[in-house]
Amino acid sequence: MEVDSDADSRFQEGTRHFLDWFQSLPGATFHKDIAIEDLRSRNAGRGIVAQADIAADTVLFTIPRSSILCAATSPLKDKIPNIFDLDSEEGDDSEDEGEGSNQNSWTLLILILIYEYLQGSSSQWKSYLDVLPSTFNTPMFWTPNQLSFLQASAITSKIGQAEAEKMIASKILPVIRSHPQIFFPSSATPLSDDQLTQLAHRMGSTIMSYAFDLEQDMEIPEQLENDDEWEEDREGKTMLGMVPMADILNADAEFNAHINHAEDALTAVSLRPIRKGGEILNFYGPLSSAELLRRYGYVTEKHARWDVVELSWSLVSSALQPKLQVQPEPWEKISTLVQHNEEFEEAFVLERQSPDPSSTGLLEESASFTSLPDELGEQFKLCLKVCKKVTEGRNDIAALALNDKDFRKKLYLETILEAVMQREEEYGATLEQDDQLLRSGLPDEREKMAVWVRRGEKQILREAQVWINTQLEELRDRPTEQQEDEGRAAKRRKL
Ligand SMILES: C[S@@+](CC[C@H](N)C(=O)[O-])C[C@H]1O[C@@H](n2cnc3c(N)ncnc32)[C@H](O)[C@@H]1O
Repeated sequence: MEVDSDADSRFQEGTRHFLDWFQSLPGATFHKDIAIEDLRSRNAGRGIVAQADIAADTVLFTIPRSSILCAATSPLKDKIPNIFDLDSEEGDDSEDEGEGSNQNSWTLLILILIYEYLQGSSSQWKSYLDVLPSTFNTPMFWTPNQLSFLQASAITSKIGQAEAEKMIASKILPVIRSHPQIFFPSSATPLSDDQLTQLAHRMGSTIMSYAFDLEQDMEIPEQLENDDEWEEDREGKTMLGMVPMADILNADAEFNAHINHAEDALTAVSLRPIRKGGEILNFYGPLSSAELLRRYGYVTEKHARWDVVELSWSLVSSALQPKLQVQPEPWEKISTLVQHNEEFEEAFVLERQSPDPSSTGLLEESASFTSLPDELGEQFKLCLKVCKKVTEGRNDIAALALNDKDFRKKLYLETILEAVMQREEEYGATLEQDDQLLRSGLPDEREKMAVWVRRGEKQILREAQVWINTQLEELRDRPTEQQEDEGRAAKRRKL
């Protein structure tokens, strides 16, 4: 108990120091009617809550650009200037020694954060660093048992643990090891490679869930205003940065505040009236539950409208083969030829049509499943063509499908329906079982989030099945091409 209350008072003290530090920054403002609150009871860490009714378009707080921790403000720039010369594309983690530093904006910010962290109380950002997290709920930190709760969700292949280890070993450790006197002040004990790797993981995860893309708002010279190349160049220069206070805002799919990027400062502004006691919420983008979990380590009900599920081509192909009545050997050849097509896709994303939130942060239109991906239809048609070719035109079903639009559509819908049902089987638990689990209340928060993610994916599969069945019914009720021709002929005879 005593330990808990100690941790509690450290938490509150951290908040107080951070707010004092923030308010002392030249140019910073913090509205009198908002406060940083402890929202740990609902697993939301710190958040900002209105203490009185707030009108729309109110500036909630102002963050001077000079207080943002990024490549432009880091003292490391004077100490190791060459690492600031970014040579890679965003997200490129190749190890090629290019002309630049071999860093990208992501790895550079990790180095910047590690440097500040190791400076301890001499860091200008100490009070801010103290309120950043040291543990995370993102799947990167889950146990194998917790991960198993995600079942067949495609998120399991996107966690990126191995890639992160490789990036840290090739881009982070070498820089720190070559400049020990810069990273480790004389008062500090140097860290082992293992400890540094842990620290880099921590900073990488912090960036993933806290950093902002900083629009640079550079003046565009008039003569270049309509020049696409200049635009691209400018986009390439987006800088990642840690923005104190803006990152204390939690977020949801319905939100009431927005961060505006101006030349000297960033401002948080209310998008609509906020009632006393209401949490001030930002928006992280139209992310699926799986993506929200992967990047931020939480899920919300409202984000489920953007849930997606991946359908592999191999499931579609397995459902199609018996329908086309092709033997395994020629089918192997057909599959290889399809895969050699330069636009071949291994998997397709099934999703709802889900309109964005309104300009005031409200979800005004519902989301619904209205179509299969066009690329899936294209690849299906290509497969029929290849089948016809490989079987030298002797495959009557493929030939008929290629010539008769309705027949092809029916074959397509029936094949995808089967593949979608197979996809659902891959999860190992049904949607109803997931609902039951969620209702009964899982004790482990991570397991609960995993069930929420996989349940959302199954829900899309169910909606896809309903939509496909409706399409098939419409097709059955519609006159065939032949009936339409006969109808037209009869009309002509009548005339
Ligand atoms: C930018 S921070 C927001 C501030 C954070 N709550 C804190 O205490 O530092 C993003 C993190 O906050 C948490 N978070 C944000 N929005 C949330 C929400 N609606 N519900 C629960 N947690 C949320 C997640 O852990 C996420 O990774």
